[in-house]
Amino acid sequence: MTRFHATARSVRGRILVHHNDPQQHSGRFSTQFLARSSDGMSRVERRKRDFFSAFAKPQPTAKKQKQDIPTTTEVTDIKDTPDGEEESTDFKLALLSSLHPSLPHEDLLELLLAADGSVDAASALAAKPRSTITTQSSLSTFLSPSSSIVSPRRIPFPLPPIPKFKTLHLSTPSQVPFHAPATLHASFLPAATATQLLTECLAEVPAFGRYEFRLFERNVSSPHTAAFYVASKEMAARHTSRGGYLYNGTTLETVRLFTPTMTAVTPIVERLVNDSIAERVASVYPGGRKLKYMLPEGKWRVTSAFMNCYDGAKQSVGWHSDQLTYLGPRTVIASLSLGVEREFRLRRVAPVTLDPDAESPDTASPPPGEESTEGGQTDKPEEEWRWQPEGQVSIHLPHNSLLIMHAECQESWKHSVHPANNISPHPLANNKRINITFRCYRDALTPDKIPRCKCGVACVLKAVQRVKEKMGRYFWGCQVGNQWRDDEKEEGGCGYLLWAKFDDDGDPIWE
Ligand SMILES: O=C(O)CCC(=O)C(=O)O
Ligand SMILES: [Fe+2]
Repeated sequence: MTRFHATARSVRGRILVHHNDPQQHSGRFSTQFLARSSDGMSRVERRKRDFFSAFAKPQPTAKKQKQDIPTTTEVTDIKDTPDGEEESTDFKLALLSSLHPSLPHEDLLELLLAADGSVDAASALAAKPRSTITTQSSLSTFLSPSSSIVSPRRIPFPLPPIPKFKTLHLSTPSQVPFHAPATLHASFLPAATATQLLTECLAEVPAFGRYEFRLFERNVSSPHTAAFYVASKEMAARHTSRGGYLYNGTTLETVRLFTPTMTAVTPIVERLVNDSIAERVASVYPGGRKLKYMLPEGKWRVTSAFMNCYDGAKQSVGWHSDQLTYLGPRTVIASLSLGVEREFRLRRVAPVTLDPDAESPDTASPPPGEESTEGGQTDKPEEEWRWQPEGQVSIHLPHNSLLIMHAECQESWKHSVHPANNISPHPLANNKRINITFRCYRDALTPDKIPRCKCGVACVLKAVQRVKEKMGRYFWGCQVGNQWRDDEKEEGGCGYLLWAKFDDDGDPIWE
């Protein structure tokens, strides 16, 4: 098998799955909570009033005491301020918990998120009888596709946190953007085209190799196989004549040209991705503007792809973000799944800014006329960032589905393909899942332009994900330490680090 040095770092994360007790909720709830009593208050409103009076400190005057009993409007208003939102959420959770004592805290938080912070709506959802609860929790057990709460709701930006230790299983495409910076498009290709593409891809698999790299002073090979593809002869020429594409410090050995059906579907992928980006810019990102460093609208083109094969339930890929070296910042990646359905997991690993002016992963471009060329140069104090350990989203990816990882994905989140306990064989692929990640490499980031470290090797481009004071910044770093090595020589690498700068469209500014 070919050795295939590449990007995946299988850092093992602790993966905890929350199991619901199916007996716990069945048929025990009614929709009485919203019914009004003789004092004109719903059960939720009365419970709110009782809560606030229980917590209210004794006040010196009757007038002051009256002011301390908030009305429903005041409670809703609290959520507009970042500080207030935390208090308000705790309060709302306590309130929900008192109304639904047998529901786990995490489920209530999920419902509150799904109901856009409305206690009434969350309570009504919790009261719905749920007959099809499985061993893992999923919003779909609470929400019917026709739910009036989900469809008109605006996708929050940035996304609210996923409760720690929680795995939120999503299988309905419409749920995905509410919990991860991604969109899922089911039945993406005409069925016959998907079959043809899968057939071609399966014939490619014997040429695949494992990712081999060095991690924590040990050689590691990936638990699945892959190959690198380029869409054109021009891209192939860049590989042979301009220094070549590197992963983990080593030139990729296996570079293949797109198969005929990969080429045929490329315009379909491009159209959907550009449409999906345009829709996201208009309806999700602040001010209806693209995020800083994103490509100008309509410019996303397929230049290359990685094709991955997961042969059997246990093959997987560990938690990682894709290296940005040739993609640049704020890249969008379109990931097509064929064959066996597997779970794709996403977990936020970077803080979210609370400061609308911070140049953060989740910050929009400045309004026209106020652009800066000082890409990622703002060192923001720690307190302006929200960080908390978060749970994960698990997206079930069926045959012929396209998952678009949007512009926040690589900077702020990590992804993985989780080993499965069992799989349903696919009629054509048997136990295999084929995945093609279509990518848009930037012309301004060809192999010959990438800065070299003191070892003389082209660097890797990464986003700062952990150091709060440096959030929003990118750096070129030495990747020699990640090279697989057969000999016992000392750990390599020169520790080279160069801060990267980009213009507002994400093209590099070299100094
Ligand atoms: O197989 C997948 O869905 C993900 C593959 C992936 O993360 C990658 O190629 O970088
Ligand atoms: Fe990846």
